[in-house]
Amino acid sequence: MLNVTSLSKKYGKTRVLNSLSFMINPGEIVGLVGENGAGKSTLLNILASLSKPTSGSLSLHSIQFDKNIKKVRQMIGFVPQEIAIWEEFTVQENMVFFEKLSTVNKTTDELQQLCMDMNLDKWKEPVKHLSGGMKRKLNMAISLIHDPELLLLDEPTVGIDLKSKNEISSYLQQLAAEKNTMILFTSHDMDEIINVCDRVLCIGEDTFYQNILQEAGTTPEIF
Ligand SMILES: Nc1ncnc2c1ncn2[C@@H]1O[C@H](COP(=O)(O)OP(=O)(O)OP(=O)(O)O)[C@@H](O)[C@H]1O
Repeated sequence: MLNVTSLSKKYGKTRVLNSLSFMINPGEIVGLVGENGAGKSTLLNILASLSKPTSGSLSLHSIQFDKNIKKVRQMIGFVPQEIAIWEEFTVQENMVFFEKLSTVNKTTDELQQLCMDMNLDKWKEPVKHLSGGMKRKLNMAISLIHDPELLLLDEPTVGIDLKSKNEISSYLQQLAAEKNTMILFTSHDMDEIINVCDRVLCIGEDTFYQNILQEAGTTPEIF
């Protein structure tokens, strides 16, 4: 379980996150929504342990982030908005490269299967020949190499076609159901949020998303 307690973040004198408390249970998919600048990426960066909160505490499966950050990092997969893969390498070379950097050993077949699970069948293709949606799928496959317990995704489906979007959504649901992975993802697509998520967290001042969700019969947790 991920436990977030009274989490706040300030940049200088500007408060971005104000005393957030929530938890995510194993197997749950949680959406994170809010207007531009509401603090979604800030929150994901803190959960990915790339940035520190100003105050508050975080634990993953009862391990406090500030007590054993190395152990916590091994349990987290993070897909940031920017795609971070080697353009000149093939899909296979990228997967093998990131497997070597990870803490687990996976066979080439297992790595290829991870890509196939997402319908990414361009194993021998250089990344520079892939479409934006395929690159996003590869970025996601890389984040799953070490079998993370908590998967954090910053707008994983932005700018990709409906078919790829649906494939990624189905894959996330399968991952949560079969591997009990905790998933937190941001999206501005409320249909996707409503269809995929078990729960939704709403942050920021604007009630726009909150109203859309409520009209669609989803009750978000508001911060
Ligand atoms: N390193 C930083 N230093 C100062 N201010 C920052 C920093 N990073 C983010 N901010 C500010 O914090 C606020 C929240 O930014 P953040 O990127 O977390 O929002 P977001 O909800 O992810 O937005 P978007 O939907 O546009 O991606 C913004 O006002 C932003 O300008």
